[in-house]
Amino acid sequence: MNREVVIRTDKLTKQFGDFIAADQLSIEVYAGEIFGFLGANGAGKTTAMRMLCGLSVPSSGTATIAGYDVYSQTEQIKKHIGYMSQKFSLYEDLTVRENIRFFGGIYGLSDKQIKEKSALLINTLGMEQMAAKLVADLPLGWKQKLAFSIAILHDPDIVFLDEPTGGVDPITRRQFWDLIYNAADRGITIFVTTHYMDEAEYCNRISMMVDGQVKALDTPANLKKQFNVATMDEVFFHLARSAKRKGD
Ligand SMILES: Nc1ncnc2c1ncn2[C@@H]1O[C@H](COP(=O)(O)OP(=O)(O)OP(=O)(O)O)[C@@H](O)[C@H]1O
Repeated sequence: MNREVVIRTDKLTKQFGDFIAADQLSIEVYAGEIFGFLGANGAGKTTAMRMLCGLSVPSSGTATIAGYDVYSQTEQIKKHIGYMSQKFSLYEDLTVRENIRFFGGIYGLSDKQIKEKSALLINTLGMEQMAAKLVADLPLGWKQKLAFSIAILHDPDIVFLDEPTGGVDPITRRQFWDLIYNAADRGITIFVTTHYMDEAEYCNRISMMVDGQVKALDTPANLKKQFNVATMDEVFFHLARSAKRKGD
Protein backbone atom coordinates (compact mmCIF):
# COMPACT_ATOMS: atom_id res chain seq x y z
CA MET A 1 0.00 0.00 0.00
CA ASN A 2 1.02 3.56 -0.75
CA ARG A 3 2.29 5.11 2.51
CA GLU A 4 1.56 8.72 1.62
CA VAL A 5 -0.28 10.26 4.58
CA VAL A 6 -3.44 12.15 3.54
CA ILE A 7 -4.94 12.74 6.99
CA ARG A 8 -2.64 13.59 9.87
CA THR A 9 -3.91 14.76 13.26
CA ASP A 10 -1.90 15.50 16.37
CA LYS A 11 -3.72 15.88 19.70
CA LEU A 12 -6.76 17.23 17.86
CA THR A 13 -9.36 18.28 20.42
CA LYS A 14 -12.88 19.73 20.40
CA GLN A 15 -14.41 21.09 23.54
CA PHE A 16 -17.98 22.33 24.05
CA GLY A 17 -17.78 24.39 27.24
CA ASP A 18 -16.31 22.03 29.85
CA PHE A 19 -17.17 18.93 27.84
CA ILE A 20 -14.38 17.39 25.73
CA ALA A 21 -16.18 15.73 22.81
CA ALA A 22 -12.99 14.74 20.94
CA ASP A 23 -9.91 14.38 23.11
CA GLN A 24 -6.35 14.63 21.73
CA LEU A 25 -6.84 12.54 18.60
CA SER A 26 -3.58 11.56 16.91
CA ILE A 27 -4.07 9.50 13.78
CA GLU A 28 -2.54 9.03 10.34
CA VAL A 29 -4.52 7.79 7.34
CA TYR A 30 -2.76 6.64 4.16
CA ALA A 31 -3.66 7.42 0.56
CA GLY A 32 -6.03 4.88 -0.97
CA GLU A 33 -6.77 3.29 2.40
CA ILE A 34 -10.24 2.32 3.67
CA PHE A 35 -10.10 3.63 7.21
CA GLY A 36 -12.89 2.65 9.62
CA PHE A 37 -13.70 5.13 12.38
CA LEU A 38 -15.61 3.23 15.03
CA GLY A 39 -17.12 4.07 18.39
CA ALA A 40 -20.36 3.77 20.33
CA ASN A 41 -23.07 6.44 20.05
CA GLY A 42 -21.76 9.69 21.48
CA ALA A 43 -18.08 8.61 21.33
CA GLY A 44 -17.23 11.71 19.31
CA LYS A 45 -16.97 10.40 15.75
CA THR A 46 -19.15 13.03 14.06
CA THR A 47 -17.44 15.80 16.04
CA ALA A 48 -14.03 14.56 14.87
CA MET A 49 -15.16 14.13 11.29
CA ARG A 50 -16.60 17.64 11.15
CA MET A 51 -13.21 19.05 12.20
CA LEU A 52 -11.43 16.98 9.53
CA CYS A 53 -13.81 18.27 6.87
CA GLY A 54 -13.15 21.89 7.82
CA LEU A 55 -16.74 22.32 9.05
CA SER A 56 -15.87 22.88 12.70
CA VAL A 57 -12.86 24.72 14.17
CA PRO A 58 -10.82 22.57 16.60
CA SER A 59 -10.27 23.81 20.16
CA SER A 60 -6.63 22.69 20.08
CA GLY A 61 -4.19 20.34 18.36
CA THR A 62 -3.25 20.22 14.68
CA ALA A 63 -4.50 18.44 11.57
CA THR A 64 -3.76 18.43 7.87
CA ILE A 65 -6.16 17.00 5.31
CA ALA A 66 -4.74 16.32 1.84
CA GLY A 67 -1.88 18.55 2.96
CA TYR A 68 -4.14 21.47 3.98
CA ASP A 69 -4.43 22.93 7.46
CA VAL A 70 -7.81 22.60 9.24
CA TYR A 71 -7.52 26.06 10.78
CA SER A 72 -6.42 28.21 7.87
CA GLN A 73 -7.14 26.28 4.64
CA THR A 74 -10.71 25.04 5.00
CA GLU A 75 -11.69 26.21 1.51
CA GLN A 76 -8.92 24.11 -0.06
CA ILE A 77 -9.91 21.15 2.12
CA LYS A 78 -13.52 21.35 0.90
CA LYS A 79 -12.30 21.20 -2.73
CA HIS A 80 -10.27 18.06 -2.08
CA ILE A 81 -12.78 16.03 -0.10
CA GLY A 82 -16.23 14.54 -0.44
CA TYR A 83 -18.62 14.25 2.53
CA MET A 84 -21.68 12.10 2.96
CA SER A 85 -23.49 12.80 6.20
CA GLN A 86 -25.98 10.51 7.92
CA LYS A 87 -28.71 12.55 6.24
CA PHE A 88 -26.85 12.32 2.92
CA SER A 89 -27.73 15.86 1.87
CA LEU A 90 -29.44 15.09 -1.44
CA TYR A 91 -32.36 17.29 -2.45
CA GLU A 92 -35.48 15.18 -2.11
CA ASP A 93 -37.55 17.49 -4.31
CA LEU A 94 -35.10 17.30 -7.23
CA THR A 95 -34.76 14.36 -9.60
CA VAL A 96 -31.71 12.07 -9.67
CA ARG A 97 -30.35 13.87 -12.72
CA GLU A 98 -31.04 17.32 -11.25
CA ASN A 99 -29.20 16.41 -8.05
CA ILE A 100 -26.15 15.30 -10.04
CA ARG A 101 -26.25 18.52 -12.06
CA PHE A 102 -26.69 20.65 -8.94
CA PHE A 103 -23.79 19.14 -7.01
CA GLY A 104 -21.59 19.05 -10.12
CA GLY A 105 -22.12 22.81 -10.32
CA ILE A 106 -21.25 23.28 -6.63
CA TYR A 107 -18.05 21.30 -7.17
CA GLY A 108 -17.16 23.63 -10.02
CA LEU A 109 -17.37 21.08 -12.85
CA SER A 110 -18.01 22.36 -16.39
CA ASP A 111 -21.30 21.59 -18.18
CA LYS A 112 -19.44 19.10 -20.37
CA GLN A 113 -17.91 17.34 -17.36
CA ILE A 114 -21.29 17.24 -15.60
CA LYS A 115 -22.92 15.69 -18.66
CA GLU A 116 -20.23 13.03 -19.01
CA LYS A 117 -20.06 12.23 -15.31
CA SER A 118 -23.81 12.17 -15.02
CA ALA A 119 -24.13 9.60 -17.83
CA LEU A 120 -21.33 7.49 -16.36
CA LEU A 121 -22.77 7.61 -12.84
CA ILE A 122 -26.30 6.67 -13.95
CA ASN A 123 -24.92 3.87 -16.08
CA THR A 124 -22.57 2.52 -13.40
CA LEU A 125 -25.34 2.46 -10.81
CA GLY A 126 -27.85 1.07 -13.32
CA MET A 127 -30.22 3.95 -12.57
CA GLU A 128 -31.38 4.67 -16.14
CA GLN A 129 -35.02 3.97 -15.25
CA MET A 130 -34.83 6.19 -12.18
CA ALA A 131 -32.91 9.18 -13.54
CA ALA A 132 -36.04 11.31 -13.97
CA LYS A 133 -37.56 10.31 -10.62
CA LEU A 134 -37.61 12.55 -7.58
CA VAL A 135 -35.05 11.46 -4.99
CA ALA A 136 -37.87 11.45 -2.42
CA ASP A 137 -39.41 8.50 -4.29
CA LEU A 138 -36.27 6.32 -4.28
CA PRO A 139 -35.75 3.46 -1.83
CA LEU A 140 -33.22 4.28 0.93
CA GLY A 141 -30.50 2.01 -0.48
CA TRP A 142 -30.61 3.81 -3.83
CA LYS A 143 -30.47 7.19 -2.14
CA GLN A 144 -27.35 6.08 -0.29
CA LYS A 145 -25.65 4.77 -3.42
CA LEU A 146 -26.53 7.98 -5.26
CA ALA A 147 -25.35 10.18 -2.38
CA PHE A 148 -22.01 8.36 -2.27
CA SER A 149 -21.52 8.59 -6.04
CA ILE A 150 -22.29 12.31 -5.92
CA ALA A 151 -19.90 12.80 -2.99
CA ILE A 152 -17.07 11.54 -5.23
CA LEU A 153 -18.28 13.19 -8.46
CA HIS A 154 -15.33 15.64 -8.40
CA ASP A 155 -12.73 12.88 -7.79
CA PRO A 156 -11.74 14.05 -4.31
CA ASP A 157 -8.58 12.83 -2.55
CA ILE A 158 -10.64 11.69 0.44
CA VAL A 159 -14.30 10.92 1.02
CA PHE A 160 -15.78 11.06 4.52
CA LEU A 161 -18.77 8.79 5.10
CA ASP A 162 -20.77 9.14 8.31
CA GLU A 163 -22.76 5.94 8.81
CA PRO A 164 -23.49 5.70 5.09
CA THR A 165 -25.44 2.43 5.19
CA GLY A 166 -27.71 2.91 8.21
CA GLY A 167 -31.07 1.19 7.95
CA VAL A 168 -30.64 -0.98 4.85
CA ASP A 169 -30.42 -4.73 4.37
CA PRO A 170 -27.11 -6.68 4.17
CA ILE A 171 -27.30 -7.19 0.38
CA THR A 172 -27.73 -3.47 -0.26
CA ARG A 173 -24.91 -2.74 2.18
CA ARG A 174 -22.68 -5.19 0.33
CA GLN A 175 -23.48 -3.39 -2.98
CA PHE A 176 -22.63 -0.10 -1.32
CA TRP A 177 -19.28 -1.54 -0.25
CA ASP A 178 -18.56 -2.59 -3.83
CA LEU A 179 -18.83 1.11 -4.70
CA ILE A 180 -16.45 1.94 -1.84
CA TYR A 181 -13.90 -0.63 -3.10
CA ASN A 182 -14.14 0.78 -6.62
CA ALA A 183 -13.50 4.28 -5.34
CA ALA A 184 -10.53 3.08 -3.24
CA ASP A 185 -9.13 1.28 -6.33
CA ARG A 186 -9.26 4.65 -8.11
CA GLY A 187 -7.06 6.06 -5.33
CA ILE A 188 -9.75 7.82 -3.28
CA THR A 189 -9.09 7.46 0.45
CA ILE A 190 -12.18 6.33 2.37
CA PHE A 191 -12.81 7.50 5.93
CA VAL A 192 -15.95 5.78 7.16
CA THR A 193 -17.91 5.48 10.39
CA THR A 194 -20.17 2.50 10.89
CA HIS A 195 -21.96 0.57 13.59
CA TYR A 196 -21.94 -2.63 11.53
CA MET A 197 -19.09 -4.90 12.50
CA ASP A 198 -19.21 -6.88 9.25
CA GLU A 199 -18.37 -3.56 7.57
CA ALA A 200 -15.51 -3.01 10.02
CA GLU A 201 -14.01 -6.23 8.66
CA TYR A 202 -13.97 -4.70 5.15
CA CYS A 203 -11.70 -1.83 6.27
CA ASN A 204 -7.91 -1.87 5.88
CA ARG A 205 -7.49 -0.32 9.34
CA ILE A 206 -9.80 0.60 12.16
CA SER A 207 -9.66 3.15 14.94
CA MET A 208 -11.90 2.70 17.96
CA MET A 209 -13.09 5.75 19.87
CA VAL A 210 -14.26 5.56 23.47
CA ASP A 211 -15.44 8.67 25.36
CA GLY A 212 -13.77 11.03 22.92
CA GLN A 213 -10.42 9.21 22.78
CA VAL A 214 -8.90 6.81 20.25
CA LYS A 215 -8.32 3.65 22.30
CA ALA A 216 -7.13 1.29 19.56
CA LEU A 217 -5.92 1.61 15.97
CA ASP A 218 -4.82 -1.27 13.75
CA THR A 219 -5.95 -3.72 11.07
CA PRO A 220 -9.03 -5.82 11.95
CA ALA A 221 -6.81 -8.93 12.09
CA ASN A 222 -4.32 -7.32 14.50
CA LEU A 223 -7.09 -5.92 16.71
CA LYS A 224 -8.64 -9.37 17.05
CA LYS A 225 -5.22 -10.75 17.92
CA GLN A 226 -4.54 -7.94 20.39
CA PHE A 227 -7.77 -8.59 22.30
CA ASN A 228 -7.59 -12.33 21.77
CA VAL A 229 -11.07 -12.58 20.25
CA ALA A 230 -12.51 -14.04 17.05
CA THR A 231 -14.69 -11.19 15.75
CA MET A 232 -14.73 -7.41 15.45
CA ASP A 233 -18.00 -7.52 17.39
CA GLU A 234 -16.05 -8.76 20.39
CA VAL A 235 -13.29 -6.16 19.90
CA PHE A 236 -15.96 -3.46 19.84
CA PHE A 237 -17.69 -4.85 22.91
CA HIS A 238 -14.41 -5.19 24.80
CA LEU A 239 -13.56 -1.52 24.27
CA ALA A 240 -17.02 0.06 24.31
CA ARG A 241 -18.13 -1.53 27.57
CA SER A 242 -15.65 0.69 29.45
CA ALA A 243 -17.40 3.80 28.07
CA LYS A 244 -18.85 6.18 30.63
CA ARG A 245 -20.52 8.42 28.10
CA LYS A 246 -24.03 7.51 27.05
CA GLY A 247 -25.21 8.13 23.48
CA ASP A 248 -27.82 10.79 22.78
N1 LIG B 1 -22.50 21.38 19.42
C1 LIG B 1 -22.42 20.62 20.52
N2 LIG B 1 -22.55 21.16 21.75
C2 LIG B 1 -22.43 20.40 22.87
N3 LIG B 1 -22.20 19.08 22.86
C3 LIG B 1 -22.07 18.48 21.65
C4 LIG B 1 -22.17 19.21 20.43
N4 LIG B 1 -21.99 18.35 19.39
C5 LIG B 1 -21.80 17.13 19.96
N5 LIG B 1 -21.84 17.22 21.31
C6 LIG B 1 -21.66 16.11 22.25
O1 LIG B 1 -20.43 15.47 21.97
C7 LIG B 1 -20.55 14.06 22.17
C8 LIG B 1 -20.09 13.35 20.92
O2 LIG B 1 -21.06 13.51 19.91
P1 LIG B 1 -20.85 12.97 18.42
O3 LIG B 1 -22.07 13.30 17.64
O4 LIG B 1 -19.54 13.43 17.89
O5 LIG B 1 -20.77 11.40 18.68
P2 LIG B 1 -20.80 10.20 17.65
O6 LIG B 1 -19.70 9.28 18.05
O7 LIG B 1 -20.77 10.72 16.27
O8 LIG B 1 -22.20 9.53 17.97
P3 LIG B 1 -23.29 8.88 16.99
O9 LIG B 1 -22.77 7.52 16.67
O10 LIG B 1 -24.49 8.86 17.87
O11 LIG B 1 -23.43 9.76 15.80
C9 LIG B 1 -22.01 13.78 22.52
O12 LIG B 1 -22.10 13.63 23.93
C10 LIG B 1 -22.73 15.04 22.06
O13 LIG B 1 -23.86 15.31 22.88
